[in-house]
Amino acid sequence: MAAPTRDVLYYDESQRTPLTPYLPSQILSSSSSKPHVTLTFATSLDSSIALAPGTQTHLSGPSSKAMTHFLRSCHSAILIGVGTALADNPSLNCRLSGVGGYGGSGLDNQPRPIILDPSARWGDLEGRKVIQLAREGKGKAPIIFFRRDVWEERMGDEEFRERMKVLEECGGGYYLVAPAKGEKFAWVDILGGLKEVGIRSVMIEGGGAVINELLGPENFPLVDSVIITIAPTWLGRGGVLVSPEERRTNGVQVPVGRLTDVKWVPLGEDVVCCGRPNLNG
Ligand SMILES: NC(=O)C1=CN([C@@H]2O[C@H](COP(=O)(O)OP(=O)(O)OC[C@H]3O[C@@H](n4cnc5c(N)ncnc54)[C@H](OP(=O)(O)O)[C@@H]3O)[C@@H](O)[C@H]2O)C=CC1
Ligand SMILES: Nc1nc(O)c(N)c(N[C@@H]2O[C@H](COP(=O)(O)O)[C@@H](O)[C@H]2O)n1
Repeated sequence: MAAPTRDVLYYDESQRTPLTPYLPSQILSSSSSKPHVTLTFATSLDSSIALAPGTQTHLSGPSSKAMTHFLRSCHSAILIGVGTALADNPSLNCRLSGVGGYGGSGLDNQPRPIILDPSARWGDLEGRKVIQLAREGKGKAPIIFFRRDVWEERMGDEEFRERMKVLEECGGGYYLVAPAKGEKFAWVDILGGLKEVGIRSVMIEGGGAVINELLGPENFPLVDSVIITIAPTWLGRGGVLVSPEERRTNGVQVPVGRLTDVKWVPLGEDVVCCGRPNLNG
């Protein structure tokens, strides 16, 4: 068993209960075509998740940060877009006391990082925190979702093959998606791919592009739970906004989406909003 390290986080048992209804069930139906999807992020009062594109902004206070790590421990994967991977160089592990690498054994309750990187923009993997942590036994190595045609072309390049070797040597891997030319990956294909690689539940953390896609009418029904940390701050104009495409019914603008079964949980100076997509709203 590894000794606890300085960056270890604690999240009280009593604070876990209110979140339980929104978490993936331990007994997941194997017939489901997709994993349980929790959409979770931290926002300012003006719906901004970062001060500016390409930069990281710490919005969650200590209690809600620990809550996010509790959520990480409850999911088999964490998914982000390559914009977040490039901006934040995130760790994407769970640093909660008792989890594998932080007082627990092996990689128990560590989620698998998933990066959507269709055009292989993430670059050299040496120096990426997720890779370092996987080597140190403090997190799982990532699975990267590439476009099949990009991957096939890039495999002709020595530097890219080296990158794939680094990924595989630390326990990571890749998954290839083949959308129509110029199209993004369809979320049903992303979630189907996750299921194929053995992921039973995924928490989708961001960033802006990913969140706005999932809040759109086509994808919202794929989301099972939404858990949002709201920090008592305004970031101002020019930030990365959570604001999905507008929606019209018979030419009339209508709300894009709404939550149901809503619970507001105060955590330190933040408040956490939990809910499920209201598909009739
Ligand atoms: N406060 C919070 O909780 C969080 C804040 N953030 C912040 O968000 C910002 C990053 O957001 P953003 O720049 O919008 O980037 P994203 O992390 O949303 O990544 C966007 C990129 O991911 C790829 N991608 C997204 N959706 C798809 C899809 N359906 N199919 C294929 N590829 C897809 C695309 O890559 P390509 O362009 O190569 O096609 C796209 O440009 C950062 O500032 C970060 O700090 C991030 C997470 C949480
Ligand atoms: N919950 C939450 N609160 C914030 O204030 C944030 N900025 C984020 N960002 C997300 O967490 C990732 C960083 O995680 P590590 O601490 O490096 O493991 C970042 O990439 C975003 O996905 N989340």
